[in-house]
Amino acid sequence: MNYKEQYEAWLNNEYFDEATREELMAIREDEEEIEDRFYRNLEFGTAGLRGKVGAGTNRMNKYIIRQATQGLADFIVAKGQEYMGRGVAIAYDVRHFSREFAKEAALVLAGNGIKAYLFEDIRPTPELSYTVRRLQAAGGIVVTASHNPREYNGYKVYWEEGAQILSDIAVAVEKNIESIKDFSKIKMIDEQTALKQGLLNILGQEIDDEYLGKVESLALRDDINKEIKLVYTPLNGTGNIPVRRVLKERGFKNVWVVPEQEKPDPDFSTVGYPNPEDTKAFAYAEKLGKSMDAEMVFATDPDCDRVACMVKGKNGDYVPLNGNQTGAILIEYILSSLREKGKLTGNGYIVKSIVTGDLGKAIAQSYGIETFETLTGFKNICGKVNEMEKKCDHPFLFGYEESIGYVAGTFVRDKDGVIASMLLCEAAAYYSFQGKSLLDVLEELYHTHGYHMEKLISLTLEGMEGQQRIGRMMKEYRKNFPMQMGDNDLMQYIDYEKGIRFDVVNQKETSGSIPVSDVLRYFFEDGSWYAVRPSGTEPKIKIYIYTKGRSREEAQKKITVFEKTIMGLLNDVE
Ligand SMILES: O=P(O)(O)OC[C@H]1O[C@H](O)[C@H](O)[C@@H](O)[C@@H]1O
Repeated sequence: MNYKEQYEAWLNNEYFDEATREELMAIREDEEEIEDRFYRNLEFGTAGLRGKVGAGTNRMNKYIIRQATQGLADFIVAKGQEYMGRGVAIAYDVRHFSREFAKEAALVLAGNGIKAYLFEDIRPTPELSYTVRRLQAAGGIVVTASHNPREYNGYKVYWEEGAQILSDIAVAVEKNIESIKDFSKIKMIDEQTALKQGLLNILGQEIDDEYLGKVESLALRDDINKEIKLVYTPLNGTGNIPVRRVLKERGFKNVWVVPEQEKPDPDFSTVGYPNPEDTKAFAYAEKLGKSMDAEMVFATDPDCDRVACMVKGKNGDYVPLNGNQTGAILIEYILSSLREKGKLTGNGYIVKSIVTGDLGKAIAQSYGIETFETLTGFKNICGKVNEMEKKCDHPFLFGYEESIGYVAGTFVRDKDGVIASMLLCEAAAYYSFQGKSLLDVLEELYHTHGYHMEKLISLTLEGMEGQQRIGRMMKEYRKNFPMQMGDNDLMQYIDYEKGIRFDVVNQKETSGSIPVSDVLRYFFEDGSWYAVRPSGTEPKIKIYIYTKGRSREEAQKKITVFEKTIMGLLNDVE
């Protein structure tokens, strides 16, 4: 069916409620809107289904939730009684309809005879990952669109190890979803029946206590400055209660929370775009930070799986740290603390994504620790941990991405803003005890391991038009890319979609052990490199530039050259 036929089918389907059909009626004359809502089905991207809330196949609504959950239920039912009995844990964030969508999912699972465990209220995404492991559930669901703008919602799916599903399961579930053409065939029961039959179970504080206890068990040291002044903003999301509780229980005395961003607000009214990667999200935190003379201000995103910080600089202004820099500092803090306590064994390992910078890896190497690389998506990072766990008993030390996701410990298999907030505050407090700020620590790391500079450029291109242009940009760039950046020669490139690695110097192509994804990566003589890929969570094409130099200025200058050259080519694509 084309988009117009899909639209008509929805409009005339009596299964859909009046509000949905009215919403669709209202766009009858708006061809572009109809196309955008129906030209495709939402697909499992970097982090599950994600889309704007509204009626349509390319939107998040209760029907898409039911359909997706039926697809997941079919997958679980096919695995048999044991999996059905183990059930599925469900959490949700503060967004519009998150609670309703979560309940819809629970009742579809129950309708299929699968036990559902639904949290009584909002919870951070990583707590769901913990819960899946703790309950030995078959899987999990989180209704969240993470850091996307307020118009969005999403649906993340987890499997038994507590990590988000990888493509093997995602493909099977998607196939099931596609086969559900008739919505009225979706099996669903009402709440009372589900409760009575023991198929709907409500989760509450008992899980919080256990999870937070586990988080606190990751604390590395107590010779820290617990008086350090910190300002925190949960950006109106799920982090408020757990992050504050953990810091309090760890003895931090001076933590202030941005009052306007403390309580849940699905409109993120004072933030706009609730993404801590964007320094604009820190406006209120910076203001409060200045009035309190805080050493560090930090923010978690709405589902509290990510955290970012800004650190007070010499002139009193706050300097943002990006995900690579924060990751590097945390690696230094974790590894040096473990070594000091005699707990660092040589076979431990770190995992990062292929578009994460190399400073963390260089630090790990200096401690004799190996770094593995995976495709973008924390599911891949945790997938590596699951895989290693089956193969050997090497201790997992830390996983991180440039997109401000971090995890330590093995009881959560996703990025964890609660764990990362605790470790970050602890690191800030430890170095403060030594008379240093995190900016001083970063400078020392640059001094030791070389100046690693980076720039992430994201071009937002919305709708079908935008998606097609991103496709053309990738296609053109694949064929036509620069062989030089200034006087820096291209040495090698990897086309992950084609599964090839090309050695430019020897003109030799190799393949093998390259995971398939639409990513291009180019490596230069001096160790600088960059990558180009479409985002899997937002309508964006992303360009990641990483340069190396003997000084900040040298590395920064290279960034300018890379950016001008790459963007010149990409912007030329119509
Ligand atoms: O670059 P994208 O595909 O938009 O993904 C950006 C980020 O989205 C989610 O938060 C994923 O869990 C991360 O692993 C990913 O890095």
